[in-house]
Amino acid sequence: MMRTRPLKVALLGCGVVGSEVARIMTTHADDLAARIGAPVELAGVAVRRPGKVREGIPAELITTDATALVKRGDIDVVVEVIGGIEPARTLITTAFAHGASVVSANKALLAQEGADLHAAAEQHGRDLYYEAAVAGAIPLIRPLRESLAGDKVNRVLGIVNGTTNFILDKMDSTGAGYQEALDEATALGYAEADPTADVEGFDAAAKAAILAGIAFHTRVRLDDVYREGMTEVTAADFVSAREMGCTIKLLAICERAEDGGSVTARVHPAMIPLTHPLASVRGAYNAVFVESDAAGQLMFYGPGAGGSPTASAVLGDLVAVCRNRLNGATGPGESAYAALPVSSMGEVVTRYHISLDVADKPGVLAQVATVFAEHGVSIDTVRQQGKHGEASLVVVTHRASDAALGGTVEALRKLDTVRGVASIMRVEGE
Ligand SMILES: NC(=O)C1=CN([C@@H]2O[C@H](COP(=O)(O)OP(=O)(O)OC[C@H]3O[C@@H](n4cnc5c(N)ncnc54)[C@H](OP(=O)(O)O)[C@@H]3O)[C@@H](O)[C@H]2O)C=CC1
Ligand SMILES: N[C@@H](CC=O)C(=O)O
Repeated sequence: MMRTRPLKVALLGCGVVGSEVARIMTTHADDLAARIGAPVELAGVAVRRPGKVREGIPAELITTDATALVKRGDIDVVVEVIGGIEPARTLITTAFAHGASVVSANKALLAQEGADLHAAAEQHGRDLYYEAAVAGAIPLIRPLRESLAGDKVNRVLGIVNGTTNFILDKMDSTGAGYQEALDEATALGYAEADPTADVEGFDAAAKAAILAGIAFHTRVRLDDVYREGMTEVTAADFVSAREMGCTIKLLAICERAEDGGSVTARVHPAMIPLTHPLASVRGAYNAVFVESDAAGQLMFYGPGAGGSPTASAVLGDLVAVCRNRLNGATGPGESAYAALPVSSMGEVVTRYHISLDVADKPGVLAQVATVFAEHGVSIDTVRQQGKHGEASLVVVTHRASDAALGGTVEALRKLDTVRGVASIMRVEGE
């Protein structure tokens, strides 16, 4: 039976995502009410600039006092789509203390403060849901937390940042310059308020921390995630990748060690074979591979950024949280019981594509090969191209640890025949 008293929702932020949340809440009001079992009412919208025209939102709902809104005491659900650490963190904890559950899309905050926020939600008997925080519209948090709760996840490998996938795809397929592609991604609403978070890999690292924590039932913080951005990827890297039958993607990779005793989480650009399904993920789309003991390989694919796709995930959480409230229940909280240590990047084992600028003279190849051998890094292929006394040497290794590769590169730099290390790229997904 439908309850007549509406559930009250406070919307914090009305930008790219928030404006779409408000639009769908209004246009799908009847469907949402039917699915929840009670009408949902937008009770207030907190923004920074009250004078800005916000289509479809009654002016009397707009406020710049987000704190007063979450403290009202009659709010059932707070939807936080402001972003950043503060004031979002304080607003969320204040919301719990005043009886509201929270839906958030804020990966930066969840990666840094997730444990404390979960604890605050639990203390007040309220929900904290954040499906939209990882991979936009793609259902990923709930499948990992609930559908795969009886399985053992060993690896999560994915493209989780729409902006950088959009840029890399443009660079690869149209030869567009980096800045031109970034400007387009920003205009389309994919990029963070500060796009450095996207291109330097912080956004993907935050998502990797959240995914690893949920997938492995442990606690992984942003600082635990090894991170390299994609600003150094050049047109020449794409040429090298093509020669290998690969393309380049910014990947988030979370792995459980073979003995199960530790985990790693990392974000960096990587070459990936054109035959791998992740290679054909275009534009701002995201895709995530999950490998588990019983299910085997699962792939999740869809729009990873943008107002409307992200709002879809926020609305899904809103429905779930409202249903919980009507039932007097809460959904699953944090399940970080495993307390697995997070190993350093040095222990990660993968293949490498290394491009060296060398002197074009006899014996260079042997000298370089000796350095690899001395550091226990086995070479798969070597290709040398040279003219006028200068040459480039491309070495592709078999699987080696990051620590061993680091030592190799340090020793290579000391050779007087090696003029420079043009690029080092990991090769994944084989
Ligand atoms: N854009 C995307 O594709 C995705 C975004 N997200 C996440 O969603 C969240 C929101 O992103 P997005 O909508 O793109 O961001 P925007 O920058 O477009 O919107 C932010 C909103 O928050 C408001 N705001 C900022 N500071 C305050 C404050 N102190 N008090 C009240 N309101 C404030 C802004 O007000 P005003 O309008 O007045 O400036 C604006 O309405 C972020 O956490 C982001 O990481 C997650 C997945 C995808
Ligand atoms: N800036 C992010 C938005 C979604 O999380 C991205 O580009 O993926």
